[in-house]
Amino acid sequence: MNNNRQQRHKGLVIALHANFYQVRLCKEDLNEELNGVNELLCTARTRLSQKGERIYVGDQVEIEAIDWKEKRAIVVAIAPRLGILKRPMVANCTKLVIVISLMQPAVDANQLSRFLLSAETTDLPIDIAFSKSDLVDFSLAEQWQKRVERWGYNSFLVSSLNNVGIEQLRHSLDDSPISVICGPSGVGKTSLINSLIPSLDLKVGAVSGRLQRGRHTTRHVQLFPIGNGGMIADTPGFNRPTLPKDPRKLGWLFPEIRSAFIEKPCRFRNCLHQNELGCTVGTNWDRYTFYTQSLESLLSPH
Ligand SMILES: Nc1nc2c(ncn2[C@@H]2O[C@H](COP(=O)(O)OP(=O)(O)OP(=O)(O)O)[C@@H](O)[C@H]2O)c(=O)[nH]1
Ligand SMILES: [Zn+2]
Repeated sequence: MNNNRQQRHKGLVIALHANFYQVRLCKEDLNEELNGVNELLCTARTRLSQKGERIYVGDQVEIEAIDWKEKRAIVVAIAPRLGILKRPMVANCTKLVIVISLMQPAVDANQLSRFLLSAETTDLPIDIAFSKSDLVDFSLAEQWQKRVERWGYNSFLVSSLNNVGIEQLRHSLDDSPISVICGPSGVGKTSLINSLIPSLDLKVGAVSGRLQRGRHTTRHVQLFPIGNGGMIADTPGFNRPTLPKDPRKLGWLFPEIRSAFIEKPCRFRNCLHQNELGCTVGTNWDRYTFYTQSLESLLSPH
């Protein structure tokens, strides 16, 4: 038996496969002589499963009983979480990047806003990546950047085809241990992840033989290292916005309203910013109509 077997190691759950957890060993642990093994397929210790403790992608875990040869181990503890993203289920997420294509399909301001609202309910920092920048004039791309800046968002112009803006996007994720990419279907999320991680196919290929799982055949969440110490999640879904039930909370999901309100609060605490007396948010802002429509859908749900 390998004498490393009883040692505890720390790792990050990067994917779930039926009853197995794919765990990537922590960087410090990787410095040890581990025969080049950096990922293990783990089961959960019975006591953990009995207590009903679920393990999510993004969880920091401790593992024991490591079999380096078979690349197997047992998860014995889960570190306290910063939080859990619901759709997709990712623990300890630190940033959301919403990908929206400038063309094919063209940007739809309301669709983008629905994604932003959904993202805002998580309380995480949000950036926008305008993809397929190779398909439009720079001036149009720039207009969109300026527009969302007025909404309160930082954005990037990227093209996976021409490898434009990829390094800037990567750099923006430097301080985020776990970033989640989301956005509508077909905007180029997968292409973007491939651009961020040129070696991805190689790495994924290495595990897929063992797990009988190809990158494009799975719709489960998986975390990939993006070369700055951080991880990025490729996510399915996240298409329908989750609005708060309380209409009075809707305003907090709009940075424009937040900043107006913080500068000078409306006269009434329960102001819905619909031109009421003493409202400091006003009606003269780009997403006012979108805000009003979202509010109406909350006030009179079907
Ligand atoms: N011109 C251009 N096309 C792109 C770019 N990125 C992706 N595409 C194309 O857009 C289409 C969709 O790309 P994907 O990367 O599969 O998009 P996705 O967002 O992952 O799509 P789903 O998996 O359906 O969610 C493909 O035909 C890509 O070749 C880009 O930067 N420029
Ligand atoms: Zn108001």
